[in-house]
Amino acid sequence: MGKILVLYDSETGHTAKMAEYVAKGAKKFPVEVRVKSVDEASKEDILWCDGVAVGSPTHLGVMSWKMKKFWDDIVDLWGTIDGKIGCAFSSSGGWGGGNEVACMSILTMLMNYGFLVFGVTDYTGEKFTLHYGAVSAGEPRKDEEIKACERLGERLAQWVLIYVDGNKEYLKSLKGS
Ligand SMILES: Cc1cc2nc3c(=O)[nH]c(=O)nc-3n(C[C@H](O)[C@H](O)[C@H](O)COP(=O)(O)O)c2cc1C
Repeated sequence: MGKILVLYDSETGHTAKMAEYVAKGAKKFPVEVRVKSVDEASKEDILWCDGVAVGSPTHLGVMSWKMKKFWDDIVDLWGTIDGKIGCAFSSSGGWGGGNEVACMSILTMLMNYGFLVFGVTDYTGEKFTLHYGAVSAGEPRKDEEIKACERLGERLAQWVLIYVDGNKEYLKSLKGS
């Protein structure tokens, strides 16, 4: 069974809330899901997972130092964990505050580790989407914001099922889901 890690940092709880919804989305599929804060996660969690959703508050337009340090500290794994599937989510103080740029900083880092990263083309509300990952200003409250987090988790589970479990059935549910 595919294994999914939702790894997040959160100072005031907003990204933690997003992580809950991402995990909820992933759990709609037959995968195992672990949700861990960066303070409790370890190298073993990274080795364990097939797919990871990495969430961070937007700090000066990029991921938090704690999230970056977590990945810096396990750099001895670099070159040995290629091919895991990765995606990003971020909470900023406001729209336009850089949450997508923060997602890109996470995706850049995951790519450096050799992960297969993805965005999502779906709209979860009018003029609301998650092309570079799920984003929120503060904690997700509106339906489309909550759905975007859930959709990220759903899509991560689907990609893991397709590429890791070899279950092509899930390709059908990717379009227009
Ligand atoms: C050091 C620091 C830098 C921040 N930089 C930004 C920023 O660049 N853009 C922004 O919109 N919000 C910024 N914020 C606000 C947080 O991104 C925002 O409050 C977020 O919702 C916090 O998420 P959390 O509750 O998961 O910690 C910053 C906050 C801190 C503490």
